[in-house]
Amino acid sequence: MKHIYTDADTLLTALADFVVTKANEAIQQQGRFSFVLSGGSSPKKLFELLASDRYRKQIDWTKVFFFFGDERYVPADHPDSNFLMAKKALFDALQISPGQIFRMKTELVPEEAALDYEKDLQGYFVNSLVRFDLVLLGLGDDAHTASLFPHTSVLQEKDSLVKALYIDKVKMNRITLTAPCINQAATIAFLVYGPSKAEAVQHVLEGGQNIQEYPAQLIRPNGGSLHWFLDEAAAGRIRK
Ligand SMILES: O=C(O)[C@H](O)[C@@H](O)[C@H](O)[C@H](O)COP(=O)(O)O
Repeated sequence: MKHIYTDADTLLTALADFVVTKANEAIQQQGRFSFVLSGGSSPKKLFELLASDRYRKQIDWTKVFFFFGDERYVPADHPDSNFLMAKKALFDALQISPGQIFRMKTELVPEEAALDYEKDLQGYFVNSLVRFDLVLLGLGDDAHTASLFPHTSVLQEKDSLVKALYIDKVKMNRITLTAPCINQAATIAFLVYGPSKAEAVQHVLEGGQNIQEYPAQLIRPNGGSLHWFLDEAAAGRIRK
């Protein structure tokens, strides 16, 4: 389902309302809400909005558990860290307790960090299906999502939930949820805005199937729902 808005601010408000709805549904039904955060720059304003006076009282944040779709293999206090961005924009403002945050531990060697995270997921879901309530994803202008980059081995992954790999394009190791893990989610929401993303959005949503070139095409929920939250600039090349 596509949700298209005139500008980024309207889009972010609509997505914040969507997060509130999903969080309160999950908390009412199961007493907690598992929320996977995307990285990069796009979600920062969303996190700040959720932590604002307008939204902070709309969710019982003590019942929200935070995960990451991917992480750059840098220390947790490095400016490129997705965890650090979320900590500054969301966790600190809402005084989220550390026990509610599942960080990808980049102090471990990459492969161990991936295995450690997979254990964390299986512990949270008590060894049943790892089925996040909401996964937030971004989209690169090369149509990658999380750290599922074009022409990388992780695109073929069928079994693992989390993988570590060196991404030549960005010259760094990344830890990422795999497509099978993401696709088990109850709800998946892409947040994409700005004209630089328009071509990638068109390829992913309307181009021929080419997962190696456009990895975000891998994201197809198994029984859950898929939502694209776009501004008109990012949606500029697709049929409305
Ligand atoms: O760690 C990351 O960089 C993200 O997880 C990545 O998948 C991001 O969502 C896209 O690259 C879009 O990034 P921007 O929002 O910065 O354009």
